[in-house]
Amino acid sequence: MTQTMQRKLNDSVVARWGALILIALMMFFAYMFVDVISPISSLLETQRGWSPDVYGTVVGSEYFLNVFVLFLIFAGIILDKMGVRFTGLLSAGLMIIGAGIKLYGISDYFVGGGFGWEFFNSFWPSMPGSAKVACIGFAIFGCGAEMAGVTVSRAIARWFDGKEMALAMGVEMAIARLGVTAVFFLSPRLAAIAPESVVRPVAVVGALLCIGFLTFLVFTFMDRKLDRQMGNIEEIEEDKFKVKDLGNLFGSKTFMIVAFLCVLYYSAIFPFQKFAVPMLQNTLAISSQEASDLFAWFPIGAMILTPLLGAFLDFRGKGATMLILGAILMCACHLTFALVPLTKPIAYIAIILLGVSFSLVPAALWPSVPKLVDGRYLGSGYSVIFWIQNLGLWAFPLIIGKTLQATNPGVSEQIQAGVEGVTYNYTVPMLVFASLGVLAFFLGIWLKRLDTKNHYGLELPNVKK
Ligand SMILES: C[C@H](N)C(=O)N[C@@H](CCCCN)C(=O)O
Repeated sequence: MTQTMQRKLNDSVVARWGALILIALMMFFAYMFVDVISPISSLLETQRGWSPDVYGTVVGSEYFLNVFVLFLIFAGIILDKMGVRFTGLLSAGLMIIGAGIKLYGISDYFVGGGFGWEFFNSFWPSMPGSAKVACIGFAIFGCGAEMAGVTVSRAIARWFDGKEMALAMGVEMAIARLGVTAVFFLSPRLAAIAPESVVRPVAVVGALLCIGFLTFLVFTFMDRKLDRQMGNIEEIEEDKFKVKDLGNLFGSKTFMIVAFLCVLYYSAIFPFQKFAVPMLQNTLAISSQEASDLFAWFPIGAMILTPLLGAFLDFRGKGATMLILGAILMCACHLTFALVPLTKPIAYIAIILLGVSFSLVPAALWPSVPKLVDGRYLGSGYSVIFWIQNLGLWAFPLIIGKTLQATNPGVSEQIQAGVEGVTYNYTVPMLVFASLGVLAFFLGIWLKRLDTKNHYGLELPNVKK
């Protein structure tokens, strides 16, 4: 390897943080779209006939192609072979196409008997045609969103190698959380403008995805320049990804523990995010807007703390310990929702503490991956973790939707028939989420033990002095 003293673009603080903001903006809009219907699920039940079971199927569909068509695995291979610029633009394009199809599915034109309505209502009668088309759109969107997540992590790992990498990943996630906060605030308000409609929020946030495409396009010019500079000092041939590297990933015990910890933890977070507003609405007997505003504190907490904890990891380390603490907190919060008679102050405290947990785990987990995986196939490393994680993100909305319906017989039928004052009881679904925290905690302990024994450096700082 030929070493030169050439100063690269990512050696400039302004350039590397500028690049980070550009790619994070794409994720900001992506995360807005991911949760655009979460605060309006009750309205979808009355306007489109989506029971909790149907709603769970739609929100889980985001991950269907990633998991069952192995799209995420291909995404990692595409990323390692084609690079971040091509893969990022492809992801942004897929997100826009998927969002357009989802919008069509719930549109008044389609449900009023538009093109395809008859066909999509001719099979699987328990699933409305609008939900089926929304599933197709959301599954395509999900391919783009998850591929973008992997691409962004890969890009940050390269731009911030040996620098403030965990802080940068923390800032990127904080910007994504800001997107979630914004959509929990915006979506119910957009829907409430007369005439009340579930279509408006999806249309507005879908259009915002185009801005994300443009910001990533600008980033590609910067990345091309960095690539040219790095080409001078790196052995390109050495960097080629080989399919057998996937075997190394699946064969690594530590890597698989991280992947399983990830699926257990995130399955109790993102699927919960889809059910949190109706859970708070039903349990506290408040409006969906009030519940949505309360829940918005969850991503706000995570947004403030994730970069700070990222910086802590950069300079102090303690990654494995942070994962364990995050799992304990998550479990305690879900048990509170399940078992403690809920009042607004208790709900606020639990939501904020859940936000703290959601800072500890992501801030520690993602920057730890480059410590376990060779940079040559880091893209595939992130993809495999995302793939395993997506299995949980697909399954748990379904499991929770079905559990909710099964433990509340007849409630959905009464709500759709317009009966007033009927509510769901969320105890069992919340216990399911809490149990995932217990398992994640034990995996965290195991990971820390292995780290002590094998010296992976998970407890060590990232910044090299
Ligand atoms: C849902 C997605 N697969 C995911 O895991 N997102 C993480 C962040 C991933 C790494 C950042 N580019 C999250 O905490 O949002």
